[in-house]
Amino acid sequence: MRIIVIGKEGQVARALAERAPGHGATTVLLARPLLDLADPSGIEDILSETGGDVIVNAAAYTAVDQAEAEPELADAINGIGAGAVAGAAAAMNVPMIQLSTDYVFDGTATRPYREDDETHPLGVYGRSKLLGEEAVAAEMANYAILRTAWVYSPFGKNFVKTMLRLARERDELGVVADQVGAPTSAFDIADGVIAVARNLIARPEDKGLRGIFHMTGTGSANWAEFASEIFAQSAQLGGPSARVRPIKTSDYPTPARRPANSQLDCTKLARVHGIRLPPWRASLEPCVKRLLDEAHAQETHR
Ligand SMILES: NC(=O)C1=CN([C@@H]2O[C@H](COP(=O)(O)OP(=O)(O)OC[C@H]3O[C@@H](n4cnc5c(N)ncnc54)[C@H](OP(=O)(O)O)[C@@H]3O)[C@@H](O)[C@H]2O)C=CC1
Ligand SMILES: Cc1cn([C@H]2C[C@H](O)[C@@H](COP(=O)(O)OP(=O)(O)O[C@H]3O[C@@H](C)C(=O)[C@@H](O)[C@H]3O)O2)c(=O)[nH]c1=O
Ligand SMILES: [Mg+2]
Repeated sequence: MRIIVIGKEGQVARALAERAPGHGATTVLLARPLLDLADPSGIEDILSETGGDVIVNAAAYTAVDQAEAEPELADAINGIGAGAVAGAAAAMNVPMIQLSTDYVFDGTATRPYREDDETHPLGVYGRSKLLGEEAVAAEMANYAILRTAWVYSPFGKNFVKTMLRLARERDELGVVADQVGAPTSAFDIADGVIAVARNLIARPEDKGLRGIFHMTGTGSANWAEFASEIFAQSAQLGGPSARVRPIKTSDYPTPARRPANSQLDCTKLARVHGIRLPPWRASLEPCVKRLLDEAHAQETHR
């Protein structure tokens, strides 16, 4: 299986590149300036020249707060750009996997969100990702939209890296405790994406495998609990840690509003695709270890 990945340096793109060989798959990573989602004109040519069995769009405008000041750019990349990729996939007659987010919901539900629950994004980023879902579905039917959440990895920018960095500078951190979700390893997403891709390719006529699916780590936590677990694991390995002071969202003002309940019900993915991601704490461990090893190697190198 040859997987065309849009994105190169992003968390999920890099995890896909690392994981694919172990699944007997190869990846071709396409990124700016060659492929720019904000400039859809050349996308179809580049994708069809590249050629592959499936297209995974792992690129997006993901700066949640910054998006509030750049709504047109977020919509262009996450909405129109995703639709252009789907148009190319349709022309190439290959399936497309689109990553989406818990932030399409407003977080007022009193249970984990299911795929057909009503969407209502609170901010520009979530709205632009919802536009992307709609744009993909408008182009063709041969897609899986995988909504995930709270992604972390040794790569790029994410909450785990932020917490470890701040712990080197401070003894105590205030972290919001009234937003609950499921931390999700980019490596687990990569494994899930590859398994979904295999299913789509193996059963081209199976409509049940297509559509929207929720895919997050198993279990749940609020951000303060997530931070505490990061520090517990880091301390265990001799890395930095800090005391976590649970605070309210109102004590941590940000440009974008975030859902209070980000939990996604992942039973459809398990039932239909036979995929269930590991418990989030188990997947966090190798990530924390790798980050500490990398930091240590850098210090030794200096
Ligand atoms: N991070 C998270 O917590 C979550 C992410 N998701 C979704 O998962 C997917 C992957 O996220 P993640 O790996 O964390 O993302 P990252 O922010 O780590 O990476 C995003 C990638 O998109 C690329 N990109 C941005 N703009 C463009 C553009 N105009 N044209 C081409 N490429 C572009 C960036 O390239 P460059 O390196 O050049 O900037 C970057 O490599 C996204 O769809 C995201 O919305 C869903 C839920 C949670
Ligand atoms: C750094 C920091 C953050 N926070 C809060 C702010 C926020 O509510 C929460 C997480 O902060 P972040 O900026 O990492 O979160 P954010 O960028 O909103 O993460 C989101 O990214 C997009 C791409 C998604 O799709 C979502 O699933 C989600 O992962 O923690 C604190 O309370 N204290 C702190 O010291
Ligand atoms: Mg962020």
